Amino acid sequence: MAILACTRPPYPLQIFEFLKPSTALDTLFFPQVQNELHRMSIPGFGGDASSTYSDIPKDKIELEIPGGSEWRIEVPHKTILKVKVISGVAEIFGTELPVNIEIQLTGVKYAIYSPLPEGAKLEYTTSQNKAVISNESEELVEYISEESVMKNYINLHLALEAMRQQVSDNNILNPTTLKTGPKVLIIGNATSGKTTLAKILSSYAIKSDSSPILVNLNPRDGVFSLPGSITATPISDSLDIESANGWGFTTTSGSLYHNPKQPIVKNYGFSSIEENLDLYKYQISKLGVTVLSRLEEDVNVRNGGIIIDTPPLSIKDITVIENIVSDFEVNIIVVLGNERLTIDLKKRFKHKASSLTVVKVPKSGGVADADEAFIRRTQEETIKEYFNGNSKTRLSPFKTDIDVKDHTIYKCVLASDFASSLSFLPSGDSYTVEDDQKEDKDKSDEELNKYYTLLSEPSGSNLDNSIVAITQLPQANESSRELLNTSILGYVHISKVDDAKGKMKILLPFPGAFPRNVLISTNIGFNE
Ligand SMILES: Nc1ncnc2c1ncn2[C@@H]1O[C@H](COP(=O)(O)OP(=O)(O)OP(=O)(O)O)[C@@H](O)[C@H]1O
Repeated sequence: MAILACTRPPYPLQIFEFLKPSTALDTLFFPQVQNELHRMSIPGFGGDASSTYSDIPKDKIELEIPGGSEWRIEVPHKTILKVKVISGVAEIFGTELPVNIEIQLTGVKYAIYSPLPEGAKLEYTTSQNKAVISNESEELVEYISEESVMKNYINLHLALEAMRQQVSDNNILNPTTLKTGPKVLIIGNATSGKTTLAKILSSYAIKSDSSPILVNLNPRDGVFSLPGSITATPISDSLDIESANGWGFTTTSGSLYHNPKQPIVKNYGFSSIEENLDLYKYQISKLGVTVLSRLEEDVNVRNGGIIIDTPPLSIKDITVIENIVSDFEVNIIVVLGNERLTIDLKKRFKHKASSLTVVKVPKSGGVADADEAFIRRTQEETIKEYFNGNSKTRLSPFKTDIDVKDHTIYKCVLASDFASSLSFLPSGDSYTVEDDQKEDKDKSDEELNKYYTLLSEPSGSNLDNSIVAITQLPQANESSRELLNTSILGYVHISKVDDAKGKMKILLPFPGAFPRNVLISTNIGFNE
């Protein structure tokens, strides 16, 4: 393995120009290296010429995407788009589509990009998605755009890959002074394409045999987990573009079509970071600690580095940005299409200029606005898929009744509900463990009150139709500090609490005995 890593062809030296903050990324273009990237084999797909789908409808439409262009599609949840590559190379945000195998997309806004000069031929059909009752007015929107910014993103990937290669070589030659791959933070306004860039960089990293950790700090999305969580997931094989939010399944779901991913999950409990910013920052710091120690453990992951997706952040959120930079030891900030923010960040991080590079990449003109209804619908589909799977991957969720009295249940606290004692409590970033154990206990009790409150009377009124996190913490061992620091085993859905019988009706993603661990009820509602 080690020798193989050393013999990978080095990328052109000019790529290291990228490391100079003044370099315009657009000037770095290495068509040959880019083309090689796209002529590699597709992980996760067979590419069998005999299609597994024989019932291709007659109303299929053929389409040719010229090389370097992208076919932009907005598929409402009420519509299923079936699309098949007939020839050429086509990819969705870095994940290559198999030739002659139909894929099925619904409720997505995607671009199918043709990276090679010869272009790609596709055929597609649309049909109604009967699994969804929808009042969406929009129909399928589709058009070909020649203004793809994928080349800029590929250049960014190549620059990161060159750094990984350097790190990998160093780690083989100097095992006593191990280095870590690039730790990239993606920042930008709302709908600037941050998540899309995270997907592109992750997918290309896999193609180049790298395994970065993908960190999702946008609790609205639920990446390899449910909305309300922030996660870190080592990415070692392709993403599942057909899944609800285009990421894929986890090991919680069992053996699957695509290799499932194993995320580290911290519960935040809300969709928006404003709802309890201190809890959010606290969980980021804890996730940072876990991720950095994960990098220490595994050489492949260490070489791969980190790719961090974020919620919309501006210079007003500089404390959050500074926290992320220090918690994850970020050394590259990529700003999406916002010159002012790039300059402001360069100024703010001037003192770190030798170890932190801020670069701007263009925002894609294809990034599509999503209204609240679309976002909520995508969250619902993500939750449904977590328990039930999708048309390709059926899961076997497990319904059972459990006694309310057997479980300790906390609830995430809304910052606005926690008024009086806010002023003297520490914020997540300034937290340090005190030597004095008593003081530490008092401090963690105070912090806990700020973040979670014990549900002294769990009932239908506070638990019906809610998503509840199962912590890794056994009930018997719970302490404020441990509860604050625990990760999440998985999520369950409580559909109904029978107050008279003291029973909760729950849905688990997998069959088995319900663990007697501490539960945390989130603010994420869901109606089966
Ligand atoms: N080139 C493109 N063509 C078509 N759709 C695109 C393109 N790039 C991104 N999108 C879509 O636009 C939507 C918004 O993009 P994305 O989620 O990456 O933005 P974001 O900055 O992460 O958003 P938010 O601020 O809401 O987290 C997504 O549905 C994404 O799939």
